[in-house]
This record gives sequence, structure tokens and C-alpha cells, in this order.
Amino acid sequence: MLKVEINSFSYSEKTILKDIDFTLKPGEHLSILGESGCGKSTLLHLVYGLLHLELGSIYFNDKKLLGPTKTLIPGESFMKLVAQEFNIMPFTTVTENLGSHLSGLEEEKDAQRIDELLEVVEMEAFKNTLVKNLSGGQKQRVALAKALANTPEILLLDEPFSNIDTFRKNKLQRKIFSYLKENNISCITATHDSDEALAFSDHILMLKNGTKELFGTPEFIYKNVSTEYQAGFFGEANLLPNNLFSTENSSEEIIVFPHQLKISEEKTQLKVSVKKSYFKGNHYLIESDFKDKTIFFNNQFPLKKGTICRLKISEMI
Ligand SMILES: Nc1ncnc2c1ncn2[C@@H]1O[C@H](COP(=O)(O)OP(=O)(O)OP(=O)(O)O)[C@@H](O)[C@H]1O
Repeated sequence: MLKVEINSFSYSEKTILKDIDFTLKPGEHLSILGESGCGKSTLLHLVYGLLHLELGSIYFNDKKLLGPTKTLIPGESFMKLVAQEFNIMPFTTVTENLGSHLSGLEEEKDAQRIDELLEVVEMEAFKNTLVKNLSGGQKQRVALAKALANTPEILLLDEPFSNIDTFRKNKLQRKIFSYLKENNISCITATHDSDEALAFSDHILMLKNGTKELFGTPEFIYKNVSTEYQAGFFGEANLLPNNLFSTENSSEEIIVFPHQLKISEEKTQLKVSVKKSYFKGNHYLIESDFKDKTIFFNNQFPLKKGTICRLKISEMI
């Protein structure tokens, strides 16, 4: 089990991470979700042992991980990090790259393992291609396969699918995350992609300015979104006074997602003027004005600019 307790971490005067703690059991997947610059990569680098943690501690099972000031070679052998600038050798083939991480003693066994890894990242067709001739997304897939070569106990992935097109991404995510579960490999991913975090993780740690904003299962996170920052990860969201929808006289504001709002025949208080309709495939996202606020809601059809309509909450999250 991995146990992380970061009281505080800074590169210089400015505190980058503060009061972060979590544990990760074998095979569990934690997503770190946060905006650019909030400290996701720093957190992964601390866990991997590239950065020294003065105020806090990181344990794997009962062993305290000591970090770069106490170890000769930074990084832990049971853990692999796939960083944003992936560490692969450009002038060798894909097979040679993967082979460099295997024993080299049993040729046939290594060849089988390389085929298995290439199948997981769907790179069989590029076996003999020089890495320098691959696209960014293909290099990212080789880096992933390389990290898996020796079956680590913990895999740290920094934006692992950032260069991979949507067409391939979904299938690849399903394959890789089920491979990790089947092999009981724990995983921490740093991501901006809420779809990935919701679909594949056991826990999500949402960060804001280096501190814990929300922590819990994907269902818990989605149902407990209460601020614009938190909702921002899940598409357009509206922060509205609760008393628009209830008779209660409270000053509380609630987050309402576009799919929760529906045009109503009743005289509701939420009377909006349509600004623009965006085609989203199976629905339209309507941008509208309500007093000085922009309100987004979903509709089956596009609406003309200037159309006035009243909205109600059609469903809870
Ligand atoms: N080596 C460094 N020295 C000083 N400051 C750094 C260093 N690396 C990162 N930072 C700063 O620490 C903060 C967190 O950076 P980090 O890379 O961890 O963010 P991130 O959430 O991973 O961002 P992104 O999603 O853009 O990759 C940023 O303000 C960044 O400028």
C-alpha cells in the first residue's frame, strides 16, 4: 500500500502543495484532476522520488521512501513514471526500446513479452520503426509500454493520453486501465480530462492551487460539485441562486448542469433570452442571458437568437 502525506512542498518561497494525503491499495487507480499549474506533476515527482519532501512522508508498504537526497539514483525500482517528456531512445526501433527494459537473457520470452506490450498499446504495426519517425501520440504509447515492461507495482502517469486522438484514446484507455487492474498494478494519473477520471478511477483527488479541493469516488465527486471551479471540469455549468427553483428564502447558490435545465410552459422565475445554439451531436447546447448572467441549457433543437423562454430543473444529477 502507498501512503502519501505531504504537509507542504515548495521549489522556492512559494508553496506549491499543501496538506495532501491519501493511500492507494494494490490495483487501485487514483486520478489527480486539476487545472494547469496546480501541482499535479509536482505531486507525481514527489511520489516517484525525483523531488525531496522535507515536510511530510511517503511510505510504500512499511518502507519510507527517501527521495533524491538520500538515494544514489532518483526513482524507485517498483514504480514507473511516464512523464510529459517521455524517456525513449529516438535512434532505436520500438522493439529495441522495449527490449532495453527486459532481461535480455531469454530471447524468446522477451520477444513474447514485447508482442504482448505492443498489443496493449496497439503498436504492433510499428515494431521495427525507429522511434524518431513516430508521431507524438505513438511515442507516448511506446513510453507507456516501456513503463509496463517489468510489471511495476505502481505506475505514475502524467497526462498519459494528451497526444492521442479521441478516436484511439477511448479504446486505449479501456485496454490500459483494465490491463492494470488485471495485473494488480496501482496507478496515479495526472489529468485535466474529467471523462477519463470519472470512467476509470477508483478515487479522484481534485486539486486547486496545490490543495485538496475534493476527494472521493467518481460518483461522490460528480454529485458534490458545488463551485464553478469544480463544475468547470465537467463542461459548461451554471451557478444559480437556489431560491429560483424553490420557495425557500435562502441565499445559497447551486450548480446546475445544462442537461438538468429544460424549457417549461410554467411561469418559472428563470426567464432567459437565447444568444446562440451549438450543435453537440445528439442535442444543442443553448447559450442564453438571464439578467447579467450567461445560462447554458440543452435542447433537442436549435433556438433562434432573441427567443425568450422559461426554464426549470428537469432532473437532479
Ligand atoms: N522545477 C521547478 N522549479 C520551480 N517551479 C516549478 C518547477 N516545476 C514546476 N514549478 C511550478 O510549480 C507549479 C506547479 O507545477 P506543475 O508542473 O506541478 O503543475 P501541473 O498541475 O502539473 O501543470 P500542467 O497541467 O500544466 O502540467 C507551477 O506554478 C510551476 O510553475
